[in-house]
Amino acid sequence: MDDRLRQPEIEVVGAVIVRDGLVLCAQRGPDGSLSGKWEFPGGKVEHGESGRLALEREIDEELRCVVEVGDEIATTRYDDGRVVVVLTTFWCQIVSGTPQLTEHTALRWVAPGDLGGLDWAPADVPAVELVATRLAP
Ligand SMILES: Nc1nc2c([nH]c(=O)n2[C@H]2C[C@H](O)[C@@H](COP(=O)(O)OP(=O)(O)OP(=O)(O)O)O2)c(=O)[nH]1
Repeated sequence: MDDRLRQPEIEVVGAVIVRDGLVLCAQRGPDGSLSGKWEFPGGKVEHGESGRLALEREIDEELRCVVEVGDEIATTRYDDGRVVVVLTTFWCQIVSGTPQLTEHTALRWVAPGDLGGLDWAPADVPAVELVATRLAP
């Protein structure tokens, strides 16, 4: 396809933080895009940054925690008609700190079987299904 016709892409990383079998889910704040939708904490990868480093930085900024970033879960693409969200998710573990609310409206630890009950950002739906399947007992 002609590059000029292609939708701009944003590269986003999301942390799937698991503790005691529960997954940390974050609800986007009232301002900005996708307000009220649920997402994995994380954010946009900056120019020249690796996905893993971006995730460590975003989690530090957003949740005031240090995470160890493990294996990649998936990279999925979602075209919202304006941009293509390229979302890469990673298994993560908190190594220090307790998640704090800074930008989000709510944080919730959710059982794998209940993940599908949240109103997720559309780009996250394939990753949510994968996580629920992989963590199913
Ligand atoms: N952090 C995060 N962002 C996600 C997910 N799914 C998804 O579509 N996004 C989108 C929302 C945002 O447009 C973008 C992440 O941007 P960000 O968190 O760094 O910054 P932001 O809220 O200021 O973004 P924006 O309002 O300018 O779009 O990716 C997800 O699971 N986690």
